[in-house]
Amino acid sequence: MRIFFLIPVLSVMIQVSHVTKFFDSGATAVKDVSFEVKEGETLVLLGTSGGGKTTTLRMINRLIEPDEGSISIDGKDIRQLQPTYLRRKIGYVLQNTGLFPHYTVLENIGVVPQLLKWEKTAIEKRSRSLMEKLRLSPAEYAHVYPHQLSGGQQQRVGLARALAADPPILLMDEPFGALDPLTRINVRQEFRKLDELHNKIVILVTHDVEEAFELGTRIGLMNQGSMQQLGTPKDLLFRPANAFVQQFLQPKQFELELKTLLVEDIINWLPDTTNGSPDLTLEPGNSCWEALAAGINESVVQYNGQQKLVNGNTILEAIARYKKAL
Ligand SMILES: Nc1ncnc2c1ncn2[C@@H]1O[C@H](COP(=O)(O)OP(=O)(O)OP(=O)(O)O)[C@@H](O)[C@H]1O
Repeated sequence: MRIFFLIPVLSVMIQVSHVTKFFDSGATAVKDVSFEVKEGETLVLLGTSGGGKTTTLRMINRLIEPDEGSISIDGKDIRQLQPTYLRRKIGYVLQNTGLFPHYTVLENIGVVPQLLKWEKTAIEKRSRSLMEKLRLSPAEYAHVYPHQLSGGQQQRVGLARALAADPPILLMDEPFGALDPLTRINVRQEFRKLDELHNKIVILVTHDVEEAFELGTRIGLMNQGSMQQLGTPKDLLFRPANAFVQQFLQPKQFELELKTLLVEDIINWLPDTTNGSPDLTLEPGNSCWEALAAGINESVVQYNGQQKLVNGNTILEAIARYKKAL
């Protein structure tokens, strides 16, 4: 008789439980913060300056120790874990990249695999492959030094370095903060498309609201050390937990609603039409923002055999009715 064992598929998880951090200055940087993040999620920590985002992030890789509460990875308290284990598990990207100025690009990317004692040829192969994925030609840039790169290129090297040992967790502190607005948008879009990030846990700190809504599967909004709300972008926009959340988002509320809501979210409130042929560039999975850009005149979108009329007026009316129905 054969006995089959069911081997559970273990997914990576971070649990932050009732964590508090005081500093000597008297500031309570983080007050009783708890959350969980699972494999495949991008949690964005958003908020005002001094809100406790960086301190929270740095407690996860033990650069800062909490005074109260605990943090665990895959059910193991991080205080019990060896530094090499944490290094293998967690990649860290900083705003100013933290690249070593006297190391070439290739050497910078290979730092962690080298600490983990990978074979030299494996390190080089992995580093070159990451450079290609991040659109940095190895032929051109492998042997140059960080100061010979633009800010956007340095940021890509910083990201490649954090990804080199393929850690399941990526912590990012204002990773796009030092870039000019246009480069920032481009690097951010490339970041979203990176297949290397699938199935990882990403925790990203920013005070850029748009960035948070673009990248976060969930957003944790912090103020003065406290988590004001942790939820999906839709939760924060349409079910704000308190007046702070509402006021924080208010200046961008309209734009964020258009970018967060997909055409399929409001499909029931869009009018049917029999006129016109479907706009091939517009899909139900496009955001309302994209639909507005596409449908400045009029577009027809097909959904479950129905044809819906999409233009500025129909979108705005449908959003208003969507919000009423919540
Ligand atoms: N090493 C430290 N020593 C003393 N106080 C600190 C230290 N690090 C942070 N703080 C204080 O803790 C609070 C939270 O800081 P933290 O850097 O976590 O905030 P933040 O939300 O990341 O802010 P920012 O967006 O400005 O980077 C602030 O009041 C800050 O002054």
